[in-house]
Amino acid sequence: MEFIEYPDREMLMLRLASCLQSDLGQALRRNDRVTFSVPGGTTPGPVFDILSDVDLDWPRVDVVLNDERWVPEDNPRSNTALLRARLFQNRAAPAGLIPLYADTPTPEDGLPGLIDGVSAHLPLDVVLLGMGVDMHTASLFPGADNLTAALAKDAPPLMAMRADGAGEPRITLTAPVLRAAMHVHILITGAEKRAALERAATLDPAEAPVAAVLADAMVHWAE
Ligand SMILES: O=C1O[C@H](COP(=O)(O)O)[C@@H](O)[C@H](O)[C@H]1O
Repeated sequence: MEFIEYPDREMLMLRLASCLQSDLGQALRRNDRVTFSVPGGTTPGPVFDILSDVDLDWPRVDVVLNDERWVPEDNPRSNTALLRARLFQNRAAPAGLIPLYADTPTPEDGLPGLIDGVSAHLPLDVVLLGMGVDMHTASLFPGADNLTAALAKDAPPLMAMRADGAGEPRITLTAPVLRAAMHVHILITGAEKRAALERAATLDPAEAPVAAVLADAMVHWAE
C-alpha cells in the first residue's frame, strides 16, 4: 500500500483527478475500451467534478460503480444519480454507464442481468474506491450476510449484500474483481477515516473488508 497525504482536500481532489486521468489515458493507449469503477457516497463528488472536464477519449470509457444501494435513481441515496449529476457531465458526458441497478424488488432478482453486463467489461482497468469509518469499501461491510463469499478467490463479479448499518440492500463488486484491476486508488478524508484505515491494515478482511484491496492500492488522504 502506498499512502499519499495532501495539504488539503482541494489539492487532494486535483491531484487524484490527475492520477486517474493518467491511468485512464495509459489504459486507453493499450485498449479499444477501458473500464473505470468508481465509488458512491459523500466523498467523491469533487473529484468527479474535476474529472468530468479532463481531456480523455471519454466515449471509449465505460464507468461502473463499485456498489449500488437498491434504490431507484430518484432516491437521494442512489449512487447512480450521483454519477449522472457529477461525473457524466461536460467532456465526460459521452462515457458509457454499466448499470448496477435494475427496477426489480430485490437485488437478487436483478443480479443475473447485471452480472452479464459487468462481466463483458472485465477486468477493470482503473478502480477508485471509498471507505466508511466502519472499514467497509464498495458494499463489503463488516458482518454482512455474503461477506465471506464476496471475499473468496472464486467469488462471482457481483453479489447482493445486506448488513446492519448499510441501510437498504446493496449490490457490490466483489474483492477478487476489485483486486484484479490494473490500478487501485482509495480516496479518504478526515482523521477518523485515516485511523480506521491504519487499523484495517492490521486486520483480516473478514473484520475489516477494505484490507482485501490494500496490498496494491494507492491511498489518497487529506484532513
Ligand atoms: O455506502 C457507501 O459508502 C462508501 C463510503 O461513503 P462516504 O459517504 O463515507 O464517502 C462508498 O465508498 C460506497 O460507494 C457507498 O455506497
